[in-house]
Amino acid sequence: MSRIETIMLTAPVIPVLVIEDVAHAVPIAQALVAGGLPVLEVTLRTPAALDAIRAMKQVPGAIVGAGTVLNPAQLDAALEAGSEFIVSPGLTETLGKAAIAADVPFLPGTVNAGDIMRGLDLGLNRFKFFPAVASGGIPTLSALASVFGEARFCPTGGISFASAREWLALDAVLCVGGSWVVPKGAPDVAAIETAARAASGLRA
Ligand SMILES: O=C(O)C(=O)C[C@H](O)[C@H](O)COP(=O)(O)O
Repeated sequence: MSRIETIMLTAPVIPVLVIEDVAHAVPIAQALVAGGLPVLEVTLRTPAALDAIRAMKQVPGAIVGAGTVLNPAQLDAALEAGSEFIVSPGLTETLGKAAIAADVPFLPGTVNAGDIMRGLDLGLNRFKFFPAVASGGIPTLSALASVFGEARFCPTGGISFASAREWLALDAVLCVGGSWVVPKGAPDVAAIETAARAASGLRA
């Protein structure tokens, strides 16, 4: 099993995190790990993101990756901060080659057959499907999966606790991503742990 597949199968949900204040990083990571969601995607969309990755890596059990990685410069910054995996919203050949050269588990975004074919050409077959709901949802992913039998996906974008189970029931889906587990703002750690515990039971 590839390292990215191992990460995708660690928990049914990868929480997509937008950390505004690095002081929130450790309490959020601790609450998610305690609730059974140890795989954490910290989006590089805030100035605090790289320091948040560094801080969260100190939390026992946390597997911390960077999301919204758009280019090799951001890849380098994410790796320098200690990211254990990399997620991108789309797949460029430039970023794909850089991630492969860095030998880091990589989950690039795809949304259509051309994206997936570009990934397969690079030797990749584990993908994010983004934006999942806006791109046609389960019917679209099912149609793509029927053509690309070796590809497996982490649908992300528009997925909720209520809809996650339906996605996870697809053979081509190893996990889903979503921001619902951790609302923006100052963390309510008890609520995050409760939401994580519910999400961690979704694959059953
Ligand atoms: O930044 C990225 O790379 C993304 O993944 C975009 C969104 O943050 C996720 O798609 C989460 O979407 P929601 O769960 O619908 O909020």
